[in-house]
Amino acid sequence: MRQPGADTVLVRHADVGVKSGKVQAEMERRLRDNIEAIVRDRGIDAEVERRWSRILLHADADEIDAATDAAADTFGVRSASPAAVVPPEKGPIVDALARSAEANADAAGDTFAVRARRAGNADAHPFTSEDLEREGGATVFDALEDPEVDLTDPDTTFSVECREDEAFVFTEKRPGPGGLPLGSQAKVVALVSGGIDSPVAAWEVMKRGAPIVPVYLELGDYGGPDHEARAMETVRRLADYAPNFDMSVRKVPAGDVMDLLAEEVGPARMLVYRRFMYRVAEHVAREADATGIVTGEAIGQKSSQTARNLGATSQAADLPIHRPLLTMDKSDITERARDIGTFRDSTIPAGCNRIAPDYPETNATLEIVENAEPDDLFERAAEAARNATVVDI
Ligand SMILES: Nc1ncnc2c1ncn2[C@@H]1O[C@H](COP(=O)(O)OP(=O)(O)OP(=O)(O)O)[C@@H](O)[C@H]1O
Repeated sequence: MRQPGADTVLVRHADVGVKSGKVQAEMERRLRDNIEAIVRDRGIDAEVERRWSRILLHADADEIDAATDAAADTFGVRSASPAAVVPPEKGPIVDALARSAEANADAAGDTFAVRARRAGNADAHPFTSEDLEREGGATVFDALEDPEVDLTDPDTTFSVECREDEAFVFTEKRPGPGGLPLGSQAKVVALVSGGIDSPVAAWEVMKRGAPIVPVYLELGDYGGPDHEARAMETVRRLADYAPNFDMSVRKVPAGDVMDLLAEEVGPARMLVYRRFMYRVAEHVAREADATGIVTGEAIGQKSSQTARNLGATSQAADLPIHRPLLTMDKSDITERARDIGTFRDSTIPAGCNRIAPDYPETNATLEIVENAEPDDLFERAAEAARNATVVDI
């Protein structure tokens, strides 16, 4: 959909709107800063302004599409519309609707509606929203070929948002991720292995406003350079959503422990590995002032992730372990990975040795896992966390 004369992006926020006044103002400021950071990171020449409960981006016509995309990629944004700004009077508004109908005559589909909304002072205009919809509707009807009005589920909606000083006319609402502005919550450690799931899990908590401290366990023969490159690339994709945040990765040496587990631990090996991993993540979290641990696990997706095994392994950490994908099907996770842009890097072949045992434990208790693991597992985790290196992204 094209909006002739569009020079402004109208940005609507998501859950920011359900907050109390003071919290909302603070979140809107943060959202504005985050949109600006993405706009700058992409080299778009747009001015970002916070006005009423909206954020506006002002850009030249040739950058308006890129500016809309930037806003629609920012956590906390519900939708973004490239809009033409006209005086808040019936004539100019109806004319703008006509121009937009003409420009989209081919792409408009079969049915349409005009929706108008007035915001702010109700006495500011000598017309009602219904007047705009009626007159705008008649004009759009004339401009389209063989159109049909459908007020319930139209193919195209020509919209007007009329404020006291100006009116915005638009035909497109590009959906954003929703959620809350990044940085409005405390940090969490994200265990990112670079597979399909863990980057999606990290993205989900970022969407709810929590910056991540990415942690990658370097697994020696059970990982390798391609495995590591995959993890780093997926974090780079996540960093595109957070150019004003530190996304450097804590790389933790875990090859020796993996060798030991492969030699000494049988069916519970993957569960012992999980306990080691959570424990490492907890040490990093304490050092980085993060308040939880995020993983890409989902109930029953792998033998190590049966409901009982998750129960037994989670007890290795005192901090909460967040599993945003807990109830999701793999096909939905994969679709989300494609949408957010991490799928391609996640599927680079990693070519590493298999660590999983042939007959894995699926019904573990804490006692079973504790009996199977080396006595000094947690000391090893503390040491591995201390030896972490920081990889810039
Ligand atoms: N080497 C690693 N570094 C960091 N985190 C890891 C690593 N291996 C596993 N994890 C974490 O444990 C979770 C479950 O591990 P699992 O073995 O199922 O992951 P995977 O199949 O390698 O990758 P993914 O879950 O990302 O698809 C991952 O989602 C991730 O959060």
